[in-house]
Amino acid sequence: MATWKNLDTLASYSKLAELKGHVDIADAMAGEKGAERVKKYSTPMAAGLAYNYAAKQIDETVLDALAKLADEAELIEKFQELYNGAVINTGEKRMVLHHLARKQQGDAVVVDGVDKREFYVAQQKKAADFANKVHAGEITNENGEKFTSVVQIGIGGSDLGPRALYIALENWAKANNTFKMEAKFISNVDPDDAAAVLASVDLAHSLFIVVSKSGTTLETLTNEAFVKNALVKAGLNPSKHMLAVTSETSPLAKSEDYLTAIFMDDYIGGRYSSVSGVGGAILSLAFGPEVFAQILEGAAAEDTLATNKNILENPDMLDALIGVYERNVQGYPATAVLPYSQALSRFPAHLQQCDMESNGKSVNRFGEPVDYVTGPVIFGEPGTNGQHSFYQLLHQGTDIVPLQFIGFKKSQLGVDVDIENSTSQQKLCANVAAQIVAFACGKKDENLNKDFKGGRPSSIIIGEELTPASLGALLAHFENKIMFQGFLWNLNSFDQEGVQLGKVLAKRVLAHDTDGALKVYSDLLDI
Ligand SMILES: O=P(O)(O)OC[C@H]1O[C@](O)(CO)[C@@H](O)[C@@H]1O
Repeated sequence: MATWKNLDTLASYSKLAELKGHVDIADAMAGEKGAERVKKYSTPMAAGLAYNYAAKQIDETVLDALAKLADEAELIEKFQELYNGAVINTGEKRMVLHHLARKQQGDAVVVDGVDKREFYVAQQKKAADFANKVHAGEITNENGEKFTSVVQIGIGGSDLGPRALYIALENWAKANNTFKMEAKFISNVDPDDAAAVLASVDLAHSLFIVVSKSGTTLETLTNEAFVKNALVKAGLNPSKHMLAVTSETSPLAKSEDYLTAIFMDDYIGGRYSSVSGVGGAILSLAFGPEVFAQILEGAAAEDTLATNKNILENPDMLDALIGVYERNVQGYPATAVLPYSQALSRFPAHLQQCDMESNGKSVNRFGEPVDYVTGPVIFGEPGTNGQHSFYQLLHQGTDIVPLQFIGFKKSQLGVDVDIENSTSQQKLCANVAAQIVAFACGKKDENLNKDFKGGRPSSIIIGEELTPASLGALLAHFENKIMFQGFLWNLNSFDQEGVQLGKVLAKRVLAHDTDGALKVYSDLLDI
């Protein structure tokens, strides 16, 4: 069994801390030295991706210290315990099994006589069979007409991941003739969200997937009622238009009001649930079950890489270690995720939840306060749009923000134009290459307003094209990075107690059980 210790009690961490400011990235990335680094500091990921970390503040000495930290913190042993079914989520006393939804990585995990891998596969098959029947016109509306669109009702992990993945593959599916149904999403309890989505679909030909693991989330239940109301008003029977994705123990599971129910369980956290029925139902309906299966294969292949003890052959663990070096030794407060791909426009939003809900903690996995900083603030936007927005601060602001670029050689649709001797895709890629070097090397100017100090670290994940498999690999890469960072910080990355207090107070406001500041705010907002 691995031992769980706070980061600052590890001897290898004290050694790493001595390496603050060890690499001057502006110097390291200049000239031929820089060219050699870019060729050298790259490691393959699954599905043809590669993680290039040449522009990070690393060299052989730092990498050696990171390898020792990985060993002392027993990162691989902890990952093995996780996928073999140990109770890693100490707060909620639960196992953490999202990896099993894509592949059997280790031992069979059996709970109450049920093999969990078999359970997840059976639920995926249920979602696939349902989707195939909808596509074949075997499940139709009451008039026997085919459904043409699908709307997911859910919030947080029941929205962000599936939405990001849908947007990521919409154009790819159209270009590859696997696009089956348009998908939309309702998440916010703001009535304008549901109203706008409902106004944009043809109700009579729409399916609605109510997604809530707990089956108790206020926003989702409210939006479900909103949709049911609209269906009834349109003379339609909600139970012929709705299905549920939930856990077997949730209130939704007991309802007869759905065409079908696809189940998940408490061992897959909401923010890790895109690979369960939470993502599986909508993505199978939108693109076909085969496309969803390719996402799972890409994720599984990345998970297998994440079991490698050698940090240079384990891109997920290496990314995590470099991130901890940047956060705890260099003292950087945030990380920007910058995909040079419009298809990944909602991927940073998904990672915000995945990372910050997992590692935004001040106590360790035993409930004791930690004396070091933990998860950074995560934010991001697709390039090149971000360049014309917040990059000013990234280049010349007083804080250094490490950057995670993502770029692909080919566009998904392949529709392009050649203007001034370059295509739009080439312009996109030229910009990401330019930004890496600009951030790292900077540019001297006597006018300090125009001076770029450089020394701003970045990595880039490069792929041929964003496909279902490379998207799955990308998803798993960040999930595994977050997991390894949680291990390093000795956190429980799999609960989210910090979201509870606001929910409790909101309930009190709605019940008019308020006093003090809460009462005055309630009055100001006319509640
Ligand atoms: O799927 P559910 O149970 O409706 O939960 C939705 C989201 O709410 C949270 O619990 C946070 O409020 C997330 O962790 C989760 O993804």
